[in-house]
Amino acid sequence: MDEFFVDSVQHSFDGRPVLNNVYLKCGVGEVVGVLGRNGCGKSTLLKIIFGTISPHYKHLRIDDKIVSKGFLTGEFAYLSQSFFIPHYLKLGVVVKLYTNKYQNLLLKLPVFRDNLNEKIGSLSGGYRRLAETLLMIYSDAKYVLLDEPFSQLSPFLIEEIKTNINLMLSYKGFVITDHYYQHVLNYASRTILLHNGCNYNINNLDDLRLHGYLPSMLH
Ligand SMILES: Nc1ncnc2c1ncn2[C@@H]1O[C@H](COP(=O)(O)OP(=O)(O)OP(=O)(O)O)[C@@H](O)[C@H]1O
Repeated sequence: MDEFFVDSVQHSFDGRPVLNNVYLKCGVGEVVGVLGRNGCGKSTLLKIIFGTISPHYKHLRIDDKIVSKGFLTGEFAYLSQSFFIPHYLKLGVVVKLYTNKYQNLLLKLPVFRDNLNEKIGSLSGGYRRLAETLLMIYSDAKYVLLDEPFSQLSPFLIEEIKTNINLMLSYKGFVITDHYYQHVLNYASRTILLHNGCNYNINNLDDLRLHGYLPSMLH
């Protein structure tokens, strides 16, 4: 079965509960959206799946195998909220470091094709974010966890990210957190909301109002 799931996720920081019995599933061909107010634990959940936070409890299965940390399997890529590739590396070098199987596809995209000799730090903030996101989308990983891939990006670049995810969707599953809730809701195959440490299935804006993510007067 080409999917991963994590359930019974429980985690506290300094005795303060953040996640309490959270469940998330994502299969190849799916984009799963994760919404939630600031500080509700979206990044924590992605880091727990990836393996850089060890929670108090979780049960993680990838393709029917129980695993302790996602990154140890080589099947996960994780885009953090902040820039993570050293600014002095040239795009031509970065492509070789982060991609293999899908490298040729990535090299056809203008931000890489036209800037191979440029340092990634010389790109504008939005294009640097786009480049890092595309590197995760075209990595070898089967499951790609994207923490706020749309923030800082103009509508044109947001569409470029969606287009490239669509191109890889038959090979991969994607989990996306973002505060651009309309983009997430309209684009994801399924969306969950993290609230009070638990997860709720979300189908429309009314569900987001019901669980207090949206003020009741906002459309
Ligand atoms: N290393 C840490 N030590 C202590 N508390 C932490 C740590 N990391 C996160 N937290 C706390 O855990 C809670 C969840 O943080 P997290 O970054 O997962 O939220 P988020 O939903 O991703 O928020 P945002 O939408 O603002 O990015 C917050 O209250 C945060 O302050």
